[in-house]
Amino acid sequence: MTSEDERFNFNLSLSLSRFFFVSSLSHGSEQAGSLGNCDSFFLLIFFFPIDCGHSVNLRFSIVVLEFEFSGNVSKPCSQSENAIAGSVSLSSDKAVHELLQSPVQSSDDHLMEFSEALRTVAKALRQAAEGKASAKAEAAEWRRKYELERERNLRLEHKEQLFLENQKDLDDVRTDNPANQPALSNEKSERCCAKNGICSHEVLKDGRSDPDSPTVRKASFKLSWCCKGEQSDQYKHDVVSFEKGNITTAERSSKQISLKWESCPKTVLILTKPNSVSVRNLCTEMIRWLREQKKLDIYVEPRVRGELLTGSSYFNFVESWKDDEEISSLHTKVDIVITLGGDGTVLWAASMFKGPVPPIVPFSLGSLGFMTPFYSENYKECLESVLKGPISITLRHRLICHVVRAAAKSDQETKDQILVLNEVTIDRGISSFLTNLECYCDNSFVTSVQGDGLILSTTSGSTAYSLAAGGSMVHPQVPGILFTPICPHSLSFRPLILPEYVTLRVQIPSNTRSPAWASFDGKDRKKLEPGDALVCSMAPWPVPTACLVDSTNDFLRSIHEGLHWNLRKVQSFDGPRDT
Ligand SMILES: NC(=O)c1ccc[n+]([C@@H]2O[C@H](COP(=O)([O-])OP(=O)(O)OC[C@H]3O[C@@H](n4cnc5c(N)ncnc54)[C@H](O)[C@@H]3O)[C@@H](O)[C@H]2O)c1
Ligand SMILES: Nc1ncnc2c1ncn2[C@@H]1O[C@H](COP(=O)(O)OP(=O)(O)OP(=O)(O)O)[C@@H](O)[C@H]1O
Repeated sequence: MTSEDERFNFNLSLSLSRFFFVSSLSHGSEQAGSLGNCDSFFLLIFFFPIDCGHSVNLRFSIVVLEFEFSGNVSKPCSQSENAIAGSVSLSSDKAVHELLQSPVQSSDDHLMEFSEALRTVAKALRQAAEGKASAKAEAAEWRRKYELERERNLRLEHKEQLFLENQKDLDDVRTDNPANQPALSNEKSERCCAKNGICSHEVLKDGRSDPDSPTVRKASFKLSWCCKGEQSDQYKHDVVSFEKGNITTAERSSKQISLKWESCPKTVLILTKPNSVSVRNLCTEMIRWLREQKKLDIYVEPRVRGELLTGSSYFNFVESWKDDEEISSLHTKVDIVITLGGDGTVLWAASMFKGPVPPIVPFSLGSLGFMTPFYSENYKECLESVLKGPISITLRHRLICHVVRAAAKSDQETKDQILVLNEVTIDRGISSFLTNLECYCDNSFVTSVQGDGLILSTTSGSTAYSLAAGGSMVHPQVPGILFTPICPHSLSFRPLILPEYVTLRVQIPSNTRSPAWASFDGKDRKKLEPGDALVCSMAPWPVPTACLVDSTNDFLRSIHEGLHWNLRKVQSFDGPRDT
């Protein structure tokens, strides 16, 4: 060691920081034994609070003592990030000597180990800080969106109120048949959806149209929740309330929903099962009656319009559409959809609406008819009462499904979304191998399905394919998603019912033996290759179907009459008895 080497200047830096990151422990050791190659070293002291305080920001502190050697090798001392550094200079040779006695070189291994541990701590701290920052940014973004949405709704509400007032005056002048006029409340407050019930512009507003211009042609209606004849104009989004520290059930979610017209329905869309003579005849008769007696505008499918015009030019007034774009705006024109067929025709009707769906009145001209409570024989009385209102409706939830291809970087990358009223099925298709499907619920692993496949069903679909695969029958007004395996090769795989707010992901493992197939309400089969996934959650647009009596009565009648549920001969009374 030269005399120059001995002229060390020590900077003793004291760094105090709650969150600081030591990226590397600077400790020159290329030439062991030569202090001249040692730039600096750290001494770290961890302070842990003994008791975890009730505070998110009291964690632990680290004190760093940083020793810098500045002799013939003079390099700047690296500053720790966020460090509050105080420097103490030690210039005496004695002090230098004493410090040099510390086993700097011999503790290389320990320091390396210590440095590794510190890196891990630093990484964890960095991740925590980054996570917090991104959560803050996300919260700010949501707040901004909420404010925008609230402002927009307030504006819309104001316009709608003005519009409804004008509309009432117009309706009063225009109405030529007062018997058909639904009871309109004089109360101004009843016209405002923000106060009581949900108004149709909230349910059926067109996302693409200008929110500031209310849809002029649509009849407006209001939904209210009632129970056993008792009518309540109150509706609650929250089933549970939390006031003054007490949790209470605020509203029963499964109350019967009632639809009351606020202005007369003017436009009807009629959808029919193809290739049926009885359906075609009924459709022709119904169109005449609706036009002549009810003065309604009528839409049908292009196929049906062609058939009608082939029969008679009288049906020239019947309207239709040319392309998908016109179909996508149908919900802004149509007040009621009438279906003539079986459950398949209701599914067909629902599939035409990729967003909000107008109320559907389903007439039974099929064999089973779970969702078709109206009898075609007395269609006039049924339609009279529907057009007059109020009517009980079942809000049937739908599932929104996305196929996420293996190549997609995120779930959002896939634009195509498919809405199902019954179910989405992922099965083995024509393959003779077992399907292997990895299922996740809100990113938690649920299970691996090894069998013929899996059905993700709505509660409306619970009486369809899911029932056949052993799933429970569920009242259609219950919000939930049924998770029903198809022929699982396991003794213990029972079906599940999950809450409506979850997102399910069915992943085809990349090492699977064969692809899987997804089908949507029994249609649109799509191949799922290894690595692809199907993501599914509750859709924001339910399908409102008119009830003959009410949701519960119609449901019980359909499982009794349609499936002969629990039909058994009653046991005779003559025989052994308990005494
Ligand atoms: N093994 C099965 O039970 C099985 C197999 C395939 C498809 N399906 C069902 O068929 C549906 C498609 O119906 P479709 O009419 O287009 O095809 P389809 O003509 O093959 O009819 C299938 C049967 O399912 C009945 N059905 C449909 N929806 C129902 C519901 N919600 N509740 C009770 N029964 C219902 C129909 O009335 C019909 O009898 C699919 O969504 C699926 O649920 C069932
Ligand atoms: N308007 C339509 N256009 C094209 N296909 C339709 C239409 N309506 C119904 N379908 C299809 O026709 C098929 C049969 O319809 P639907 O279920 O209504 O009659 P069904 O089989 O006689 O009745 P059920 O299912 O009660 O026995 C279904 O697959 C359905 O998707």
